[in-house]
Amino acid sequence: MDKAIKVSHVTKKYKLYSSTSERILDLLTPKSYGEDFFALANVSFEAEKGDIIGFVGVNGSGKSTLSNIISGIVPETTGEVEVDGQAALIAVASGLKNDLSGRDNIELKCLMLGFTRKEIDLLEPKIIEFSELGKFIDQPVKSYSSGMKSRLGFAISINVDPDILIIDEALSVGDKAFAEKSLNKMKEFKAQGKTMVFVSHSIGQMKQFCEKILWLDYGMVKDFGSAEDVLPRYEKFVEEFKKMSNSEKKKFRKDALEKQKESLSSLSLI
Ligand SMILES: Nc1ncnc2c1ncn2[C@@H]1O[C@H](COP(=O)(O)OP(=O)(O)OP(=O)(O)O)[C@@H](O)[C@H]1O
Repeated sequence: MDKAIKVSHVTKKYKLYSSTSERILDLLTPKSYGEDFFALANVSFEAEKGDIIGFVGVNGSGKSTLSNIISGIVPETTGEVEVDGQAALIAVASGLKNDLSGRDNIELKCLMLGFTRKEIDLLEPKIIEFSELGKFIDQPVKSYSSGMKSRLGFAISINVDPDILIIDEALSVGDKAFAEKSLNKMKEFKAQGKTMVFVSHSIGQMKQFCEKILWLDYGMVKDFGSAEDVLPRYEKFVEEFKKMSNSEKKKFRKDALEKQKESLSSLSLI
């Protein structure tokens, strides 16, 4: 494939239930219960090899859902996702098994990625050193703070040398020194011409890193283009959004959901 990532008309539908009994009835009876909710609605974009793309959007706009789909952690409901090579996701809650120790998580992840025992023996010390977890590496992950989980996730993902690196808010929970070290590692990654997707609420980090920006709004693509063009528009929107009264926000939401409906019906999904 000539592109690094190709996302075509991707939709992710969740069901929202008002109670546990509604959820159980939906599972056990032929009648459908609950309300359909589209976290992503007809999302399309392409990343060239070597692109550094930032995903922006207010809370709940679908950034993590899209990152998880691209990483293969969550399946899309409809549409198509093509990824050229191995994508690794770094997110605070991504893929770590809570009952296993940090060391066992490293081994499991490497085995799942197809590394041999010999390769794992070489990689493991590097990952442990990068994580700075010291003796905690042999403690179960459920005893880790979110910063420690993020450090372990970061250390694994960056050291297994993936073709595409997806970083979802992982830099926001660690301490400053670790964030700096991670940013430097990402710069190395960038210098090698690899593809990166970066999700962050920090516009400063986006400016520092990303060449292109995908702006999501209510699960739809609001804008996609150069960071130079899109970030100022997004920044302006965030300022305006913050100033909106509750009724203005309600109207904004209603209009967005109306647009979502149009887009979904154009795909004959509703
Ligand atoms: N498993 C799930 N079941 C139901 N709804 C979900 C599920 N996962 C995510 N959602 C919903 O999908 C929408 C998009 O969530 P997502 O986490 O992708 O947004 P986000 O842009 O990453 O938000 P944030 O900036 O707050 O991290 C949200 O409304 C969220 O509540």
